[in-house]
Amino acid sequence: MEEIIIQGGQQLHGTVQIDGAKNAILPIMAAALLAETGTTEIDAVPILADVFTMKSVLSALNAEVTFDQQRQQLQIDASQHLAVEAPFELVSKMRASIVVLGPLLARLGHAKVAMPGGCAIGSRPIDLHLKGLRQLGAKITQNSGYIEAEATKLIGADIYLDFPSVGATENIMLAAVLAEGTTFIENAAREPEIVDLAIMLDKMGANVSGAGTETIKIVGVQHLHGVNHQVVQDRIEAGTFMIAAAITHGEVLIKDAIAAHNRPLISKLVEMGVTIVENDAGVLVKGPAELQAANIKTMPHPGFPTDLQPQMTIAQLLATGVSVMNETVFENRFMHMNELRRMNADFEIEGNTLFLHGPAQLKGAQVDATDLRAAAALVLAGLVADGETRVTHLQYLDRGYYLLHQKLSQLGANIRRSEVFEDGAERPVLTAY
Ligand SMILES: CC(=O)N[C@H]1[C@@H](OP(=O)(O)OP(=O)(O)OC[C@H]2O[C@@H](n3ccc(=O)[nH]c3=O)[C@H](O)[C@@H]2O)O[C@H](CO)[C@@H](O)[C@@H]1O
Ligand SMILES: C=C(OP(=O)(O)O)C(=O)O
Repeated sequence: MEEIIIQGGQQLHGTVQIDGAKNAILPIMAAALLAETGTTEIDAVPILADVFTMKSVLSALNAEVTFDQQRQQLQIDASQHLAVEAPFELVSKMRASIVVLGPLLARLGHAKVAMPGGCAIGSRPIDLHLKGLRQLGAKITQNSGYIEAEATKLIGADIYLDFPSVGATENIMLAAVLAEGTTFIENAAREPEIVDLAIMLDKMGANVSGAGTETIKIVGVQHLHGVNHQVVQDRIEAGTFMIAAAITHGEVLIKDAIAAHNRPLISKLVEMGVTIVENDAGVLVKGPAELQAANIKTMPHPGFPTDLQPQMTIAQLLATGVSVMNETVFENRFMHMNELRRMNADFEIEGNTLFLHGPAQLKGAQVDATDLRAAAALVLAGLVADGETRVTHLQYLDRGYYLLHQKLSQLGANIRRSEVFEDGAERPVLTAY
């Protein structure tokens, strides 16, 4: 079994380089299916399990995909005849594969995609994706675990989302770019990854405006072509390192970090006593001698991101006083807390609200990751705990962080990733793939 093993207590110092965003590359790979001519070349591709899963989904759909890991570059040629069906074995591995529904429907007039299951952090229905595609004229049926969408022609529509769902906004954008006429998505998601997708689509020949605001306008075009695109930096990975610097009393430059993408996190860290310097090189984070308690509520962007909630609870646990964390986006995203209790954390959960009593003196323990950001939170806890922490179930971590342990080690953490055998012997793991 692979484990990340940490001896807590080291301050982090230095500069860290952040990879391209997982939540941007996945819809961008789906967008490449829309290019009837040319090859799509994507740079700054993060080397993540989810990228390999999406690569398999695109290959199953007959696109030609090559991934040069050395150069972190993907080449996708979708000019040939595509298949309509994204199989269950792949879709069930990763919810985000549902975003191939929109482009397949737009390109082929027919798509069959396995229904993504619920997952640990919440039930995650896709009703808003389907409602939007229906409004564009698709006939949608659900049979034997598959969603089938058909349309002889998609027609632009005014679509209001009950909630600014990231995936629904993306799926609708990816279908509406080839629809006849104009589509407005109101109460659209405003995340930076939506903006990155719109930039990519416009380069492909689409006409998308308003991404990053609550109304996105899409004027349909007849044809899209392959382009070159560089994926935006991962604000969640950047934020994870900002928290790591803050809790270890460290001083870390998050190279080229886009402060505007992490405004809600930066503002909370400042409230907790962290010094933040924004300059041309990126964002410099200096942890204080003592963190102060702060109350946080997760919200769709530009609110505090749910994907930084588990990591931020570590800073709250270490802060002096009682901090509150209110999770409003997913209904089951406090699973890391049970593991933290074994590390001496003091807290209560009431519904979707967490009360954290600090400052905690965390103690090293063996802890199991339950999902991607829980894994990151447990690694952060290990950095500040007394003694040794061992984090297992690293397949979750590999969905969203490439070589987190190596980056932390370069900043001075005492951390390693090893395959640990039954007799306790260890073999170092240098790369995840
Ligand atoms: C690959 C990717 O980009 N993943 C991100 C994306 O997920 P994802 O796109 O799945 O997240 P959504 O914004 O769609 O979901 C947010 C909330 O809306 C609900 N909902 C969503 C769609 C729908 O049709 N009906 C519905 O009720 C969900 O159950 C959830 O409670 O945004 C989330 C919220 O910022 C992030 O945590 C994920 O990291
Ligand atoms: C919840 C997340 O991702 P996904 O939507 O891919 O499960 C995440 O990145 O924290």
